[in-house]
Amino acid sequence: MTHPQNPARQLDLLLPDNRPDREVLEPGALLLRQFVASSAAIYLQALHAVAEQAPFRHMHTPGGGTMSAAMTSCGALGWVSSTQGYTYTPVDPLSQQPWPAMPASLFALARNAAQTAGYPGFTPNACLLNCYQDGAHMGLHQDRDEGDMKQPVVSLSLGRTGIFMWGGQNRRDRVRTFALEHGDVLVWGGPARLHYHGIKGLAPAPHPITGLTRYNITFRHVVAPS
Ligand SMILES: O=C(O)CCC(=O)C(=O)O
Ligand SMILES: [Fe+2]
Repeated sequence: MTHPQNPARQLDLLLPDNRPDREVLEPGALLLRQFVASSAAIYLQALHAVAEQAPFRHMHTPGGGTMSAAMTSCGALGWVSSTQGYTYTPVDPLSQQPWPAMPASLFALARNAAQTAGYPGFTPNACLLNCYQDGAHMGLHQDRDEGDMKQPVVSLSLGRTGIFMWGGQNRRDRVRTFALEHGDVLVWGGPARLHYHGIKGLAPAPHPITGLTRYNITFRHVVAPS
């Protein structure tokens, strides 16, 4: 089955669009193409509401650099990178206030996507919002700061297309790249939970709604560090 025609996508690729709606990357990892398609505006609105309270910022890294993607969070716990390392905190270090609550629309979407991918009962309490502009990327990494690997990671892409890298259990394993487009949701858990992944960069074409910006909203269940 093909998904609904998306003019931006057609222009992007200049190819007939015959990629599957659902693609198993490997056991535990499922790409749900155009999963939110028509409701994407709701999630963009939720994202902007969060960013009004907790603005996107470029965080420092333990290695002394700065992340090229700007980030913020909502939910009980937010992911924070600093020269001290990576951690989840209940308080936004910028404002010293709790992170904004996770909008119900986002929680429901994440739970629904997880269930669709075979992970019923997903209870995300940490939602990381990534904002990519020209030149931004995210190096190959594992999501392993959550303290509990039993629940999956759910990741929604909005706006400009990102070039996603999907590797294996080990950093040196073969890496595949593919496009993550507006409305796509990627879910990985179980045997794929600790697989390496990242964002190589952005596709050249602007998106009709977000222009040259790509957003990504990533949901996780975190067991707070004691
Ligand atoms: O932007 C993406 O699609 C990936 C984000 C990611 O891997 C992360 O936030 O840990
Ligand atoms: Fe990640």
